[in-house]
Parts: sequence; structure tokens; C-alpha cells
Amino acid sequence: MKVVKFGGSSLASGQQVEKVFNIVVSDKDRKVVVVSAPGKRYSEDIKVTDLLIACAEHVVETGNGGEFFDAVIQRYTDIAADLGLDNEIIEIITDDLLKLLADRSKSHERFMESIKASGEDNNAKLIAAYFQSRGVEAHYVNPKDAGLLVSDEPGHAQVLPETYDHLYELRTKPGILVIPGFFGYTKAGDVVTFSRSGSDITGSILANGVKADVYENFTDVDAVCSVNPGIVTNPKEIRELTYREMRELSYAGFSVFHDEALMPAFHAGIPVHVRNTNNPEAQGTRIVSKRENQNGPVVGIASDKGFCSIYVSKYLMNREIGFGRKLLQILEEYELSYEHLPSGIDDISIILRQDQMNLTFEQDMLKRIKTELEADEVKIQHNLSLIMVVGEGMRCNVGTMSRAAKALSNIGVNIEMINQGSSEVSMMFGVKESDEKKAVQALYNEFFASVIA
Ligand SMILES: Nc1ncnc2c1ncn2[C@@H]1O[C@H](COP(=O)(O)OP(=O)(O)O)[C@@H](O)[C@H]1O
Ligand SMILES: N[C@@H](CC(=O)OP(=O)(O)O)C(=O)O
Repeated sequence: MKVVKFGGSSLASGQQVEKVFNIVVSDKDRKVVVVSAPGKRYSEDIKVTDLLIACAEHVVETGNGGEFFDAVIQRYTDIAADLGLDNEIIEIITDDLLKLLADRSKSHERFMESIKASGEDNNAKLIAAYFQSRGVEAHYVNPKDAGLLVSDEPGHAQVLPETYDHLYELRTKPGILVIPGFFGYTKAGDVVTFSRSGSDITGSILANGVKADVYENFTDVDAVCSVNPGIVTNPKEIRELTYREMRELSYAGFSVFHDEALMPAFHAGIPVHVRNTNNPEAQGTRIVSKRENQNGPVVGIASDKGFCSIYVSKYLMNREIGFGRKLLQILEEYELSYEHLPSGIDDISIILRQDQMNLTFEQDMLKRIKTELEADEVKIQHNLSLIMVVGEGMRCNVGTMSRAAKALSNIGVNIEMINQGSSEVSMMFGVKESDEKKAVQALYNEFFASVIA
């Protein structure tokens, strides 16, 4: 049995949905189909999820969804018309959205969650209706009926362990099951979404639950590339990656697959196959526990902006019991999570996502660190990019770090910080945001120029 997930780009128009239909029916093992909300048809287009967020905010401000409501309904109407569906499905979707927008009985957060989730929910209804119209037995399955339970963390839901046993029951249901991605239900019955792009997570949870042979993740590129194709033209495609490599790369900016989506598939040992809806013949990329081919130490280079670093130094820090705990305690009081913690004998840097910080508490927090920890120096650096050079092969190759550092120094990029994870699967370089692109290009040339030549 296969679980197949189609992203927003694969469902953006009737023409795309038709491709999805052909892919699903071409293999009888494709039983569980997870769908996103309609995505962008062209680069300046707006995803239905973003239209829904704007619509909900408009309702809060003015009492009606205005142009955003119309735009959402128009997207579904266009898709249905392209597919030759009658108006019944559009009436179902319109009624559902109007009902959700009128229900202000719960908190603002709950209201936003239910509107956001409706994008996938209504798309799943539409796609099931289309499959039926083509004479194929297909059923829309709501995550509540499937037993997909999640924690009550709006916008950051985590799956609850009992979910997997519930989902196993889906194996015995007849026909193709079309399930909306991106959200689940709390035990109390409230809708809670995963983080953005979280339909990948739903697909992985379902693959684990039904014990699928493979989780196929259909998107709009032929494969995961060794570097973001937006930074390097025609980068090398990756045929096989380990779960650990993909986790590091997606964490650090490979938006093609959500970084939280690997764990459920990994725990059940289910391979993930990233494929192209627009070119299903392409080989795609397989994500597996162990990979055979070891073409050099590095498999991919990812980068992401929007980080800051808090640098703290104190003479004899290494001898002070509890220093790290007290420092992290202060961060916890400001509800900050950190990404990396490179340290030396007398100093430590804390790398955080900048969007959690706030100018009003930033100075206050730095002062507290200085006085409460009696630090010699505390400073913050904003607008950093992290570049992750990833590959299982690094463990058995000498000199990867020096090659990377030399490639950066050759183009005059200053390395603000370096961190090598203990797993030796990745090396992290912190650079100024303004240097990110050229640094990635230089690293790509260093590690891949000979491979692609
Ligand atoms: N290393 C990479 N390899 C392939 N695609 C990448 C990479 N990094 C970023 N991307 C981008 O990810 C996009 C696919 O992800 P996304 O837009 O979330 O797809 P979907 O609509 O299927 O959910 C690609 O179009 C590509 O621009
Ligand atoms: N529609 C949701 C969830 C999702 O997974 O979308 P996509 O497959 O288009 O990345 C979002 O935009 O966040």
C-alpha cells in the first residue's frame, strides 16, 4: 500500500488535478491520497491558505470576508469548472466556509485555525468528488473520523501516539481515501494545524499509521536538488538521501520537504519518495535509512536567513557549574527556543531565529544576562544566515571543513561562526545575510563542480 501526498502546486488548477488523478489510478497500490489546499498557479499567485488567513482577518475587522472570500470560492469554482464538475460541490464548499466564518463562539485562535484548515478540508471534498465523477470509488475522509489526534499547539501541532493505531483501521476501508493534510483534532475535538506546509507531515503520519510500503510526496520538481534551484541554476539532482541528511537539509532551507515530516516515516522505516506531478516519469529522490552511493563527502548544501546570535563571554566559564543552565533559563523566561549552541572555554554563542525576538525585551534580556551571570561581554548580532553543508560521507572523508572554509575565504566571505554537529552529518557556517548567496554558490562549486563536470 502507498500513501501519496500532493502539494499545493500539484493541485493549483483543474489541469493539475487531472494529472493527480492519472497518477493515482495508474497504480492500484496508491490507496491513501493526502491533499494540500490549492497552491500557486504562477509565482505571483496567492495560495488558498493565505487567502483564507486574509479572509478570516477581514471578518474579524469588518464582519465579512469581502474580496478574500470571493477569491477563495473563485479558486475552487475555476478548478471545478476545469474538471467539468457540477455546482453541487461548490455549494458544499461555500456553505462550509460561510458556516465556519459565522462561528465566533470560540477564541480568535481557534477561529483562525478552523478557517486555515478549511483550505485542505474542502479541497479533499472536491478531489474525492472528481474521482467519483470519473467512475472511481473514492471517499473523502475527515481527520477526525480517521482518528488523527494532535496536541493543542495551534500552528505547531504534534501528533499524539494513539493516532497510529486509529489510522491502521483505514487499511480495511474500501476505495481510494482522500484525506486533507495540514491539520488534526485535539482530544477535545478542536481543529489544530501543523506548521505551514504541514501537509507533508500528515502524509508521513498516515504512511506510518497504515504501515505503507512507501510514502510518495508529489511536488513540482523532478527531485530534491543538492542546492536550492533558486540560488544555483540546474543544480545536481540527488537520487538518494538518508533520513538524517534530509532532516538537516530541510531544517536549513530545503523547502521541498517539511523538516518535521520525516520522523513518522522514519520511525516506521518507511521510505519517502519525492516525485514530480508534472513529470511522473522522472526518477525523483528516495529518502531511506542507509544509502549505497557515496559520491564524495557532501550530498547537499542548504541555507536559511533570519537568525541572530547572542555572544556571551566570561573568564573561566568552563569552571562555573550551572552557567549554561542559568543562561538558558533566562532565554526560557522570554519564551525563546534556540537552534545551536557553539561554545569555547570562556565563551558561548546562542543562535536563535530572529522572528521570536522583540526589540522591547531584547536589551532588557541582554542586560539581565550580563548582570545575573556576571558576564564580561554580552553582544547580539542580527541578520545572519546559516549554511548547512550535509553528507553522511563527511565522517569518513578528511579535510571537508578546510575545503569549505577555503572556498569561503577565496571569495572574501567572513565566517561568523562554525558548528559541527556531533553526528558529523553536517557542518554549519554562520555568515552575514548579504553574503549568503555567494557563499552557497562557492560551496556548491567546491563540492559539486567536479561531480557534474
Ligand atoms: N534543494 C531543493 N531541491 C528542490 N526544490 C527545492 C529545493 N529547495 C527549495 N526548493 C523549492 O521547493 C519547491 C517545492 O516545494 P513546495 O512549493 O512546498 O511544494 P508543494 O506545493 O508541492 O508543497 C520547488 O518548486 C523549489 O523551488
Ligand atoms: N496549505 C498549507 C499546508 C501545505 O502543506 O501547503 P503546501 O503543500 O502548498 O506547501 C500551507 O500553505 O501552509
